[in-house]
Amino acid sequence: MNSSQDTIYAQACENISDFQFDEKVAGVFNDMIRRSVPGYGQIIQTLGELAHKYVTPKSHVYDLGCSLGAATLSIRRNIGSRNCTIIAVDNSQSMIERCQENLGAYVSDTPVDLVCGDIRDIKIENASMVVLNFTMQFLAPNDRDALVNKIYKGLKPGGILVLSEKLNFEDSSIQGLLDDLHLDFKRANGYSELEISQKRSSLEHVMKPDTLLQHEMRLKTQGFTHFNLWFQCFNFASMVAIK
Ligand SMILES: C[S@@+](CC[C@H](N)C(=O)[O-])C[C@H]1O[C@@H](n2cnc3c(N)ncnc32)[C@H](O)[C@@H]1O
Ligand SMILES: O=C(O)C(=O)C[C@]1(C(=O)O)C=C[C@@H](O)C=C1
Repeated sequence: MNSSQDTIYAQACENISDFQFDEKVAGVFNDMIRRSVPGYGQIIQTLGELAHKYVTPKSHVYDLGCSLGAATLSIRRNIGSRNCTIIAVDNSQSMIERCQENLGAYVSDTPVDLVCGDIRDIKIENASMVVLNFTMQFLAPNDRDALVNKIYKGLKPGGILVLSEKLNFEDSSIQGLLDDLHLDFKRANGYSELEISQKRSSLEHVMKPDTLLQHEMRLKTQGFTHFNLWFQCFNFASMVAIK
């Protein structure tokens, strides 16, 4: 997947506007997410492995907040000949256009319905796998229970939800430590102090992480009986919940 280098926050800006998944971000997103989220590549690869294990014949797979299609591509590579459909949804037109190009670069017998729309509005049915890879943190906190409820109802018995998120921590010492380690990860990937602080300001009102306990409580309240973390690096994690 080609992408230009992310230099969006490299120049000092007087008024930092709220982060948006617009044309500028879509054009550098592959580079941005790999340099910002520790373990992103590992998570994308594992989504393919989970798909191989959990996706059942003639079922639907949902990639909610699909961006450029990295998760969809990984899943599609691993579920050949099962007569499934992947429904990939994003409400950013710029992401959807690039996603379409990325999907078109590979041959596959699994169709992808690419939907430009809000994940709160789409129907979920006959699903054996649902992926929310760093998307729920951008949804208004009050809308999260209803989304998980809809996913639970749309999953077949034995179906899997994979939920990857940045986490918050109740313990301020742990929050500080894991935040620092994340900032060091960004520095090691070439982001300057200016880029780091300007991006942090732009995300402040837009990205609202929950704690691990909040996620666990929400998933269990909405019906999931099996829940665990399968991956964590610093303050980024990926969880699984099975119906
Ligand atoms: C951090 S990115 C997801 C990365 C992607 N899942 C991946 O694995 O590469 C979050 C995406 O969710 C989308 N998004 C945020 N809120 C949304 C909503 N309510 N409905 C649909 N898409 C949404 C954004 O446009 C953005 O592309
Ligand atoms: O916390 C950060 O600095 C991030 O950049 C995180 C994060 C994410 O978790 O989705 C935020 C926005 C971009 O989508 C890429 C990464």
